[in-house]
Amino acid sequence: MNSDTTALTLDGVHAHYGHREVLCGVTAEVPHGRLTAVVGANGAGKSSLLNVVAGVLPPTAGSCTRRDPRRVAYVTQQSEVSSSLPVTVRATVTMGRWAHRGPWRRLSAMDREVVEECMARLDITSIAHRMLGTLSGGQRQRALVAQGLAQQAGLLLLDEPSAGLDLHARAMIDEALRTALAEGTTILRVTHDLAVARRADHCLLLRDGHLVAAGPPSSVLTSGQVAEAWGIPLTD
Ligand SMILES: Nc1ncnc2c1ncn2[C@@H]1O[C@H](COP(=O)(O)OP(=O)(O)OP(=O)(O)O)[C@@H](O)[C@H]1O
Repeated sequence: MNSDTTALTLDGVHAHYGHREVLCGVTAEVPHGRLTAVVGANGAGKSSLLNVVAGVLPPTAGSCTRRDPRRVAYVTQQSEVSSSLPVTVRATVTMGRWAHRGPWRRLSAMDREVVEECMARLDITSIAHRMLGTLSGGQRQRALVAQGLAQQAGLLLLDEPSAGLDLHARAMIDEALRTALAEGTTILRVTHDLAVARRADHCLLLRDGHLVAAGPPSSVLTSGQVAEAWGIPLTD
């Protein structure tokens, strides 16, 4: 991968929560304008990796360098906080425009257009007036993904965006992400769904804080590497 096509470089990244080391010398490149899937077992360090890229978790050693000066949007795993916020779906998606305009500023016609477009892409226009806390988990998750898209970021980080969603909602998210890719967004997506990972352009496989493989899904998600990463012995 040459530097023109690299959106992000991790170089020997170590990260800790207190004394616990959660990333152990991760060196990887993320291709520009492509979908990179981050996979691995529970606790492998996937969310920690996204936190480092988002700047939420500073590396204790090594570096994380972005080549794209455009902003980063981060859709974290659905939290209880989001469900208790007294805001409507439309207001939630509109918050995605704050990155451009600052909070509480008047929205431009273009801001409103982006908000409506992102809600349409996630099929949540009909629930735009509903309070976030009154929605099902899947509806709320779609609102949060729409908020991420509304930021029109150069780099979109998604932590298990389709966890717990039905087939229709999953397909909608995949389609919305395809559109964002076509518009030049680089996407880093944590997923437990190996079918999703196999459809990605690039794949990072983590185990116990170590990057054990990186590259096209066909070379990363081999039965041997999947068995090893999840600690499942091969039977054949
Ligand atoms: N805030 C925190 N404080 C302390 N330890 C943490 C914290 N967040 C995560 N960890 C620990 O860091 C390690 C990596 O966690 P991380 O959330 O990055 O894994 P993950 O691969 O995203 O897991 P999952 O698939 O379960 O979401 C785990 O051992 C976890 O217990």
